[in-house]
Amino acid sequence: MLEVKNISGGYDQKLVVEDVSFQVSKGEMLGILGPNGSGKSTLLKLMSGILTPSSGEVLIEGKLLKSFASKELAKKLAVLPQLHNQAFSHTVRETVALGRYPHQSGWFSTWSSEDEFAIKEAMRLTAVDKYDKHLLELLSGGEQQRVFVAQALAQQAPILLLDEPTNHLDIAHQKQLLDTIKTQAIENDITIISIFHDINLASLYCDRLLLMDQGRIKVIGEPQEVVKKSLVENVYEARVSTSPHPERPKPQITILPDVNEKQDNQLITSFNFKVTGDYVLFQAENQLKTWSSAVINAGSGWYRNFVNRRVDAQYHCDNVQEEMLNYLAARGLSEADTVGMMTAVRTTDAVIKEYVTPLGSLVVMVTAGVGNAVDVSRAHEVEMFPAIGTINTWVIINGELAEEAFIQSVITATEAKTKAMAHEQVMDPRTGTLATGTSTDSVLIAATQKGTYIEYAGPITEIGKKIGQGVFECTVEAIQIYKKAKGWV
Ligand SMILES: Nc1ncnc2c1ncn2[C@@H]1O[C@H](COP(=O)(O)OP(=O)(O)OP(=O)(O)O)[C@@H](O)[C@H]1O
Repeated sequence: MLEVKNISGGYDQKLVVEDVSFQVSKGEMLGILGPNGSGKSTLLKLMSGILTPSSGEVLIEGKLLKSFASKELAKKLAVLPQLHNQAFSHTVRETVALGRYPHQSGWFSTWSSEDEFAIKEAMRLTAVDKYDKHLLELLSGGEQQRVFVAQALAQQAPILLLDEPTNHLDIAHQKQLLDTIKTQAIENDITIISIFHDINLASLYCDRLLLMDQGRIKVIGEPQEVVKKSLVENVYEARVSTSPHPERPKPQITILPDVNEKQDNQLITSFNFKVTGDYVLFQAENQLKTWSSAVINAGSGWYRNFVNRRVDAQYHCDNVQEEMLNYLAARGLSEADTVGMMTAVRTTDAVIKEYVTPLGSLVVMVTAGVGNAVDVSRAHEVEMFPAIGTINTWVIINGELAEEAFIQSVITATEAKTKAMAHEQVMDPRTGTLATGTSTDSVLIAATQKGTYIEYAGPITEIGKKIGQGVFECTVEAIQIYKKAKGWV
């Protein structure tokens, strides 16, 4: 559909774009990324014919760009330039109508119902129809941007070249505009080539990305091939980390600042815990990076309060989340800062111990009720009813854990818990076999993310050894306390 072959070009004698080649298919959305001054806008100008290349060529549907008459080219290619401050004296509708220029013919152009429809539709899609009689210069930067996108859409060209279309737009309008543009690609087979400064938006919406570096292509490929930590850090010279988008297979980046917030040398100890008949409460001065399967704020996040709340054995509630949030709020614990879980075990029976490793210390907290013990390998054979009895395990580490270390901490803690069950000969009453846990166990791993960097947390590592020892010892002790309280021993 559109082919760029070994194109080079720039201004005066200076080459700004050098030897760039790529193809874009019909209906494809290609994002152009790159640092300031890397040649993105110049490349777009070379592709639209605004600049003449010093070598190489651009082909549209196999035909050389330079062989198109200007009106014919405008029927093939609509361009949204970077927005500049300039004096406008048109209304919104008149500005959008300029997009119909290539469809007018002869000395006395006639305005057709097709023109009328194209303008109306473009204004509707970009949500500027309500401003149709307003003067352009009286609109905000973001509103003006949407008017120019409407003008490009009204042109009804099969190829759209966009230079930062989301510039000046708030997030709702960024989403609305990119949804609209993407819909044009999917439903009307429009080919879209767009410059982006926002790597995350480009990754989310584009089929492929082209990363420019000093006038050349550094890489071109699907978002997961381009939005890589090493590539982005190398080209943009900024520290970033990448993470998956929650709904789409499109990697996202986060900037990693080099400036520290303030001095923060908090050391987590058992003094951070407060135990009452109502709850086990852990509180830290600063937020810890946390992974958990709690009722409130499960998954990963940064929190400074952890609550293991005691509930009655008959506790039942239709909306557990809401009830738990009310409980926390009544105790001055904000949802934004707190991980909350529940147990029917006496919270005063919680076992809390500190462990020291050469890499940094950790604190383990366990509450264990095993009236609902289950052999996980046989659970599929038996009928299970909701029952009370849960083991809640917290491991709080002074150190900086890598993502894999968080996951390995969960594995290590779970293995240690299962070993403790075996040690205490806790049986699954339905199968008569050794239980591995209960049906509603919860785990929380948290780390200060300061101090020693801890890449792994399996039992081959110092930290893994202490998690194994700590969770085993605390769980054994908690089970023994539980058995005594129940009069089993
Ligand atoms: N009209 C011009 N005349 C001379 N040099 C120019 C002109 N426009 C751009 N340049 C130079 O060309 C280089 C690349 O500019 P270009 O606008 O293509 O980069 P870009 O990647 O789009 O940058 P940005 O992200 O800042 O918009 C820059 O060094 C710039 O100074």
